[in-house]
Amino acid sequence: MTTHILIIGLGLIGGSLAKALQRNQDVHVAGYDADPLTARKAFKMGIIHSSPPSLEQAASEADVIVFATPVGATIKLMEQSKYWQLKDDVILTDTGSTKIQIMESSKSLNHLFIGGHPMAGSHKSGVEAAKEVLFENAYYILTPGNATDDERLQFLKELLSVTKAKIKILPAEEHDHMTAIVSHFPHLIAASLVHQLDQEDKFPFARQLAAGGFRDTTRIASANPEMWRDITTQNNTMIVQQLDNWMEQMEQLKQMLKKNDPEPIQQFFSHAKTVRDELPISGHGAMFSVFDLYIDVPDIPGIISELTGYLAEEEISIVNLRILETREDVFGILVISFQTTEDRARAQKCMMTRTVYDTYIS
Ligand SMILES: NC(=O)C1=CN([C@@H]2O[C@H](COP(=O)(O)OP(=O)(O)OC[C@H]3O[C@@H](n4cnc5c(N)ncnc54)[C@H](O)[C@@H]3O)[C@@H](O)[C@H]2O)C=CC1
Ligand SMILES: O=C(O)C(=O)Cc1ccc(O)cc1
Repeated sequence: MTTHILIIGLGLIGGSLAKALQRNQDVHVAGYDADPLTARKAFKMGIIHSSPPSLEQAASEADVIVFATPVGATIKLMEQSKYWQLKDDVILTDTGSTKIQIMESSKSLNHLFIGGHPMAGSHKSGVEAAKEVLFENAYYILTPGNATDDERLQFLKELLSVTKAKIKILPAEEHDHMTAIVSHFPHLIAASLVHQLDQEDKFPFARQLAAGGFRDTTRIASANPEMWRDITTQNNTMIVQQLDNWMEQMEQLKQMLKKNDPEPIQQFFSHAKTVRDELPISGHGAMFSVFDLYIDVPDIPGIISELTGYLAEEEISIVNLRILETREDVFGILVISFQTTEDRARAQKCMMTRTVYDTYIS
């Protein structure tokens, strides 16, 4: 029997999920977006099987409804859904980055709601950025709350298993506490660093110097501001707690820096390095599914097209490509990003066999 899935919100996450869910046998994935152009584009790109004109009508035919909208819009849509004529055994779920307020809202619904959060994404948004493999190896958190329908929870887990994400059940409070630390608060810090650069008016050339480390640390500041406004207002209490901890830590750091004793300063960096180096990498809680390969390349015309040409010949897809301008000698570092570790391993092998350049994985 065909499972009818309706995805509401066809941006980065809704689009990626729609595409991945099509891997299931016997599913029909319908997609709806407040922006009709987005829905049309998703249909043309093959991300959804159909683009129904009426949300209510599509909802009434669905076995599973996924809210993949910014979390503020999700709460409003959940409210509206009370007035839709839904199937009795429909499963409602979402993809939002916050869970406490969403689970609170779900209490007034007449149908089963299982919270969800695929913890992979990027600073990009919109249907154009959607990709089928986005969730591979990432954690996909489910927060069933008080919903005790094991059969339908199991059904949803099986449906989502085609994303190749690692599904984990958590209480909403734990989810919001941990995401405040590893995702929401770091986002505010990234944005603050960019503000700090923006306020520099003595030497405006500083922007030109903002390469490497600054770009890496602040990449997420390029994400969708409306999405992050909603996340920040919903997980406000946990984020403010993190800010309190941070300010306390910064005060200690300031005292240490004022003393300017090299030993504790080195220890400060050393401890951070140890913890950072021991963080689980891809396949163990990766937040973003891109895998970088570093290649030492000489500064000769045509080198990039030569190397990407080899990858194209071996049908290895590239997600991104950049040059680190950190060296002043005749070599530079070309960084090519791939969607999966398998693609990166193939690319490394390709470079090793077809070129003389050294490759690294950091
Ligand atoms: N961007 C990321 O890296 C991640 C985002 N999330 C969460 O997933 C959700 C979606 O995020 P993205 O896909 O990145 O956003 P996005 O901005 O790429 O897409 C959101 C889509 O929802 C549509 N939309 C907005 N309000 C709507 C409404 N009332 N009815 C129907 N469609 C509506 C927009 O037109 C847009 O196409 C958010 O709740 C976000 O917190 C979760 C994991 C990662
Ligand atoms: O781009 C990045 O690094 C992210 O952190 C993506 C992201 C954004 C929001 C989430 O709820 C989960 C992941």
